[in-house]
Amino acid sequence: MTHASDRSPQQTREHPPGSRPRVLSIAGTDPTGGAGIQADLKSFAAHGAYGMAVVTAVVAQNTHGVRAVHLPPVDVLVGQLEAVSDDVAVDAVKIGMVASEGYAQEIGLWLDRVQPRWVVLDPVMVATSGHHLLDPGAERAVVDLLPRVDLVTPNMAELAVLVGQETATTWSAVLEQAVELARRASVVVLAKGGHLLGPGSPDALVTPEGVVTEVSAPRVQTSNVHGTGCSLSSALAALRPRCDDWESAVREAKTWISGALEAADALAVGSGNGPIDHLHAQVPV
Ligand SMILES: Nc1ncnc2c1ncn2[C@@H]1O[C@H](COP(=O)(O)OP(=O)(O)O)[C@@H](O)[C@H]1O
Ligand SMILES: Cc1ncc(COP(=O)(O)OP(=O)(O)O)c(N)n1
Repeated sequence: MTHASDRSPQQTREHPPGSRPRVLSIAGTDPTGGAGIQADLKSFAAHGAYGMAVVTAVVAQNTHGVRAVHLPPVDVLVGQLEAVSDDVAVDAVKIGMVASEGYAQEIGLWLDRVQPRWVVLDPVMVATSGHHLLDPGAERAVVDLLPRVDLVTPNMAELAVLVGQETATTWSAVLEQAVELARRASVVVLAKGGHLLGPGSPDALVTPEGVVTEVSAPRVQTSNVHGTGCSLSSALAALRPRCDDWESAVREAKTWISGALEAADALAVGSGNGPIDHLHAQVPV
């Protein structure tokens, strides 16, 4: 563990003009590179940010599902967080798989101390494969983090957990739950309709005052959707320092994720539900 006397002075807080936003992911791992920290770093790079990462959980998973989750001792998490913030001025943070109640508490204390300008929380609870990534105590602790975040990006199942209701089955019911969460937690919510059936893929930005801005795209016909939530929330953390508001960041990120989904089949990674192509806009296959 680092002691106060060992610490070098942190960089000045302001993100110097002409430099890349310094963006930190606090999340679990995916050794196949489709979700978690590995996806976050690709997403940061695709949006021109300087990416950093603190590991919450070492996850044995692939395109078929999660096999095992290993949680390092909580002081290992705190040590990583402090090593970054004692040195680097963090412009934006993306929080993914929080993994335990103790981790959520430490992440909350760290956010209070460091006060990053923008914090995006992807309240990862259940993988698309159906595997529960958090125990019930950790799910409650994620709710306690909400007052410290600027934007929360739940999928339909996660939104239902956060408002304590059943998972919505229609887009209008999703919007009602998002309005309720935004009001109750006083946070901006990006509700995602990726798991709806139908020709569209609607998302909606909802403010605590109840203003709803829908951002939709056509549904891409692919089963390679592993890591879409991780990649979208990281794109938002990377884009926000360069955008005027969340709406413009969401519009840009939504166009990007649609392109990444359209290019996903050509990646041919794994024999299950494969990853999206984070680099579709940069490097042709
Ligand atoms: N088949 C698809 N076509 C177009 N957009 C999609 C598709 N699946 C997911 N998305 C988009 O990907 C983003 C992540 O959403 P979602 O898959 O619901 O999150 P999560 O990965 O957290 O479950 C959202 O913008 C959603 O609308
Ligand atoms: C380590 C880790 N974090 C998050 C997820 C879930 O990622 P998500 O983007 O919601 O994509 P799916 O797995 O649901 O397709 C994960 N699998 N691993």
